[in-house]
Amino acid sequence: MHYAVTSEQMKALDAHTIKDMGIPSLVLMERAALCTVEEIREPLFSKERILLVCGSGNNGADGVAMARILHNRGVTAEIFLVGNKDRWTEEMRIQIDIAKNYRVPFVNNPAWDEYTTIVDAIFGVGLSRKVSGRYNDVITSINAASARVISVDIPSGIHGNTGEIMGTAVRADKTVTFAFPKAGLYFYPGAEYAGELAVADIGIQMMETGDTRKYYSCMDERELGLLPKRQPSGNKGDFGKVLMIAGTKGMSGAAFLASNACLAAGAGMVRIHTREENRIILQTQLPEAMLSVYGEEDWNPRAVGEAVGWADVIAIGPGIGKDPMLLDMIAWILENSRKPMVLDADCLNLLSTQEELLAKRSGPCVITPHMGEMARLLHTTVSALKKEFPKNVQAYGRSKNLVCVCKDARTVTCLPDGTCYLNLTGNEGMATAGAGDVLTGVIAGLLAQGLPAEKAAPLGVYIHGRAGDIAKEKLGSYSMLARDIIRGLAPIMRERG
Ligand SMILES: NC(=O)C1=CN([C@@H]2O[C@H](COP(=O)(O)OP(=O)(O)OC[C@H]3O[C@@H](n4cnc5c(N)ncnc54)[C@H](O)[C@@H]3O)[C@@H](O)[C@H]2O)[C@@H](O)CC1
Ligand SMILES: Nc1ncnc2c1ncn2[C@@H]1O[C@H](COP(=O)(O)OP(=O)(O)O)[C@@H](O)[C@H]1O
Ligand SMILES: [K+]
Repeated sequence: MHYAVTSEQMKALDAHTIKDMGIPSLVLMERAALCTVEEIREPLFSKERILLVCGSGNNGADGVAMARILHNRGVTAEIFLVGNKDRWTEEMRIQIDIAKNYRVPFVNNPAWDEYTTIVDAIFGVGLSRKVSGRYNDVITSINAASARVISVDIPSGIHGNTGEIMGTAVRADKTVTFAFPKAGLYFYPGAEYAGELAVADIGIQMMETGDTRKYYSCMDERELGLLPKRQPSGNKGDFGKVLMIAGTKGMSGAAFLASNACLAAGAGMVRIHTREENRIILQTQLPEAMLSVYGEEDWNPRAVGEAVGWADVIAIGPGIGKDPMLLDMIAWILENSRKPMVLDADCLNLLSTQEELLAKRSGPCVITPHMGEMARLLHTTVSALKKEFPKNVQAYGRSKNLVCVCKDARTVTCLPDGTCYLNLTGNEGMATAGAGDVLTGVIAGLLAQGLPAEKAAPLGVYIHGRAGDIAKEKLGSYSMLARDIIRGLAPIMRERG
């Protein structure tokens, strides 16, 4: 696991290191400059002729320090100052004086195409408004130049918290970020603009007394260790029984994918509760699953009660449809069962019309809305959701005391205590019908094996994305299907040993 931070959090960590720990700002800057210079190397970058484009803040000061280090190593490195002299920070003033002492060359009108590498040191985490005027022109010239581009800390013009383009932004081949990845380097489009990402340790640590819950938590392969070890003596009952309420008429595929994924994620048993029209299809497609059905007229409380009683975990939603009678069934289950639940898709759309029902449950609960479903739950639009993202998702998870997995190209998982996981696995090939059903199955499968909702949800998202990455490697992002994501689960989960 590692943490990603916002610009404000990074500034607080910088200030803490300088003021409380006593490492002078210029020492941090020298380390930042040295680390970034080391990243300018073949095969991506040539040191034949380098232009350092520097703003007036400390990001610009990093660039000036880099120019001096490169110049002193015999590299042709020229400084182009874009910032206003009146706005120079104290560090910038000092770096300019030092650079002048070493006779580092300055240029006023760079011939953009004569450089092999351009260092983008215009704005870092201090970007505070939309880029315009002269800055806009300079960024356009950088993007049009034939040189390779390396960005210092973050591509100039990318918002450090959201990854959005603030008017214009530098498209980098590589970004060297200091101490911790900024969230804007992980969210799109920032992630794309950053190019290859390197994180440089410049001597800034997380505050020892600080509460890490305020940072984004990012899982990596080490978290596969959270998967419960499969006991050699175990029987299928030990690995959990999942009731999968899924699939209306004509939507058996969602029930199939979610149930198949659930078994492939290690659940001991799955029982699909579905519309009677799906009986033969599902029993043929997935003989490993048990099956019970309901008809058009009404749901049967006795049959559902029996199935709920049998299960250790209940998943509701994939392909279930929006028939209002289902809302009664869902309400009954929420009120009468304390078992861990995963609620997805149309189950969430139905609940968005009667939200008080969510408050009636008392057991652990994971919801897995995509951005559209999340917006519906919040009674807002997707664009309004994005503006306050992920604060609004965190607030929802807290207020409803549930784990909220908000699915997107970068899925976030917010826990009731406010912890926010940002997932870095997965790819554009997963934008294919049924990929979300697979995720529901994976999370239910992990819950069934005894993982608490707070771990099963972020780990399920991480594993699902890695499985998608395997599918893309094999089949490419155009042709991979949701079922290929299920096939990708085995190699990932096998890593746990
Ligand atoms: N000691 C420290 O604090 C360290 C800072 N470091 C560097 O310092 C950077 C942060 O420095 P600063 O806080 O000085 O901020 P920046 O250098 O990122 O930018 C702030 C400057 O740009 C101006 N500005 C912001 N948005 C603008 C816009 N849209 N149009 C025109 N001007 C705009 C601000 O008025 C200010 O002058 C980091 O990203 C990192 O590169 C590193 O050297 C590590 C140590
Ligand atoms: N560009 C992408 N990068 C990474 N993951 C993606 C991308 N597009 C979609 N996904 C993932 O694929 C899944 C799609 O789920 P969903 O939108 O519910 O689709 P469906 O309803 O068709 O199953 C989510 O887990 C989402 O995070
Ligand atoms: K920059």
